[in-house]
Amino acid sequence: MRALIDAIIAKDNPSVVGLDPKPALIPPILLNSARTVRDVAEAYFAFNIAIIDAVYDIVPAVKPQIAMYEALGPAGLDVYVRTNEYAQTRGLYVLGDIKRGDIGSTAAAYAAHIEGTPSINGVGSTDVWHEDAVTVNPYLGSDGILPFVQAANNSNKDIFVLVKTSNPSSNELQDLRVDGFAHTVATQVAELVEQWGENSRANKYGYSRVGAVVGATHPVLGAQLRTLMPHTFFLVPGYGAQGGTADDLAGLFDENGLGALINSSRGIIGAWKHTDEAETIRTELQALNLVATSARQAALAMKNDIARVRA
Ligand SMILES: O=c1ccn([C@@H]2O[C@H](COP(=O)(O)O)[C@@H](O)[C@H]2O)c(=O)[nH]1
Repeated sequence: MRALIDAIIAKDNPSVVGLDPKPALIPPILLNSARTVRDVAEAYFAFNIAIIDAVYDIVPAVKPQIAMYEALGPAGLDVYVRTNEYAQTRGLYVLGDIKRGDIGSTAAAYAAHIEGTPSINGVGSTDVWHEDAVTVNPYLGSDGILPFVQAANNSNKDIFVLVKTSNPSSNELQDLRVDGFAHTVATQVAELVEQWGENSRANKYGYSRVGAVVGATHPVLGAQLRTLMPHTFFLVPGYGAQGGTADDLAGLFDENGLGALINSSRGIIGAWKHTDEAETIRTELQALNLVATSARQAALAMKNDIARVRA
């Protein structure tokens, strides 16, 4: 987690821009001439580049949501990878929201996302995905997670395990009482996350390579999880479009104002839609400029909003 925390401190900003493109978030003029799925994917790429160029000097990280790219098939995945690569060249930490999890042998294959492709016949391992961290799903238990932990240790990268998600029905499973009512499923996973990270805390910040996803939409539980997980950095979705506010974030930071990275996707990349100029776009260049200036403004507003509640 050291690279992420260094970047947060350097930019004095614990927020991440979610790169979740979809047709409804792209100015129509950028899609007008698209005739193939690849054309749509290339429009996503141009949109992403405009946003990255607009925010790279004020935010530490981006979080591309792979689902948006997978929806376009191979052309979309190609754009996912090129977006990641471009963001890294701009000095951004790339957190791939891929939410993988499976039995151990399959999880080991998914872990190539951060460890690189397998070496075969002298063909060395290659970092094809250009991610500095990925999100993982703990539903299968330790054998689904440990291959990712090992891959993170081997490659000096990070993972974020779903602990308490931001969506309304997260309570159906995550709030169930277990262990003689001493725990909920979420707090049980929280304990496991601390254990999974035990061997990777030896950095100046004391946070391990194993982070947790904790939704901004559960502020009371979020503050309890901060206490339960002192060595675990939080990725916090749910701010903005899902209703989470800065006040909901206060309990998620540690006493140094670190410990949490707050995500906003639609709130930043869709900010252009809420401007007066959105109605008057005439050219692709105008559209990309409006996307860029609105995203930057929204990212700065988010930074200032969070600064109010950061210790
Ligand atoms: O609990 C979770 C885990 C992941 N997400 C993802 O974060 C973004 C949120 O987008 P917004 O537009 O800011 O609502 C999206 O990629 C989700 O898949 C989450 O929301 N909650």
